[in-house]
Amino acid sequence: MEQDELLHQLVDPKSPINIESLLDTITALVNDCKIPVLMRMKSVDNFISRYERVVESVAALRMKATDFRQLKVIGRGAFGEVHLVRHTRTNTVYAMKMLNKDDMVCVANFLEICCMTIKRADSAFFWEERDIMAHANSEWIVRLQYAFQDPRHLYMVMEYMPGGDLVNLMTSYEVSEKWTRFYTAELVEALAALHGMGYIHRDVKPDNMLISRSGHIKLADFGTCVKMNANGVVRCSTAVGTPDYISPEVLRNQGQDSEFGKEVDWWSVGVFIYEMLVGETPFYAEALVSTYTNIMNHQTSLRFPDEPLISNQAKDIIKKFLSAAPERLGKNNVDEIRNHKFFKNDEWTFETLRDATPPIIPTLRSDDDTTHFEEIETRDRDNASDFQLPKTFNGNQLPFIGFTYSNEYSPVKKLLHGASS
Ligand SMILES: CN(C)[C@H]1CCc2nc(NC(=O)c3cccc([C@H]4CCCN4C(=O)Nc4cccc(C#N)c4)c3)sc2C1
Repeated sequence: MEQDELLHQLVDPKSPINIESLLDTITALVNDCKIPVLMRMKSVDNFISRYERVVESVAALRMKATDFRQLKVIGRGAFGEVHLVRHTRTNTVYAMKMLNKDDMVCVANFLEICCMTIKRADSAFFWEERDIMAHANSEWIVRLQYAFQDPRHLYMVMEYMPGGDLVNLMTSYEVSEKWTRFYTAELVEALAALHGMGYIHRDVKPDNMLISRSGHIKLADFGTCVKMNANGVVRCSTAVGTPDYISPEVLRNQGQDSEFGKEVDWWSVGVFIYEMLVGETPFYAEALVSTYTNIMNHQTSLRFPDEPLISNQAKDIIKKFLSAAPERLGKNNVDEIRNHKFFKNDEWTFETLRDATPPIIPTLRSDDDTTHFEEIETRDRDNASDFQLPKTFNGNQLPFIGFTYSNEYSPVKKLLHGASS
């Protein structure tokens, strides 16, 4: 019996000793020990001479960056880029996010040197993103097809969202209340799904809402997500999120340990509705510090311009989202949002939303059409030169063990599954 139990743990994607994690482990150990100064030790030298070739042959059999043809850079963030790629074996197009391991390790080391305790959430943001996209199984959340790594990068192979993000849509069209009602309803359902998984997003903004080929939207970019504790709150000091969308309670407690819940995401929905209807964010100011001041004094700083005309129900829901946390709309449950009169219309309900016809259905010439993405200049940042071997064992590869994931049965799992069934 124990033997069967062990086999199940080896093939279960959620088990810490699943096959992918074990292969990550031996690979990480060899890469972290393959340093001249360490190999002067007999035990290290023997270990490397026994396992170096094994790890090379395993790497040749596992998923790697060269299995994908790079087509175009479609996004860039602090620690990496997103490329449109085509999987050569299946000819399928994906969005592949590449994160630089050096950036993550040096941020972690830097924070440690400053004696700032590194909470898991700060230095391992990529785990939340990977886990959410891998296990969400929700039509509101971009799906992770594969995750893999090499000594320098983490790779997340995700479904391609050819409609681009809602920032691009807002700059290309005059958005009506009808459209705003539809996209806000979809955002509410996406956040309800994410909160239902126990996560708070903390950086809800139009850049993170992507349009699929059907025209419906999905949440993407979960780097700022954090898991709620048993009472649905998060204790976290680093204020994350983009200034314009950040809630007062996260702003107020910046630095000290503060507690806040999922209602911080509902605040950002209020900012989103305002921006779609007015064309700019409600607390925008030239200087960042003035934006913060406007957010802290939102009771008085929130203003509606005479143009464009905004309906009373739109003003009402915006005010109810842009209010102090204890009385914010959505604080008690999502239904108090769904029942707001702003969403009243004769075309869809929250139950039939997924079957409704979206305002814009992307016109695509091909499966790799990127017309809905801004041009991004390629940055040849990754030349081999700036990659120097560490001087001693830093365990630089250890934080990434277990990141590798496949959404389908890999041959290894199929083999083991056959044996254990
Ligand atoms: C606290 N600190 C240490 C951490 C806080 C959280 C965090 N997040 C980072 N994130 C990044 O470094 C990063 C890299 C590439 C793209 C993107 C997004 C921003 C631009 C587009 N994008 C994205 O994810 N696009 C995306 C995603 C899914 C599908 C499709 C498509 N089609 C496109 C983000 S670095 C970092 C540091």
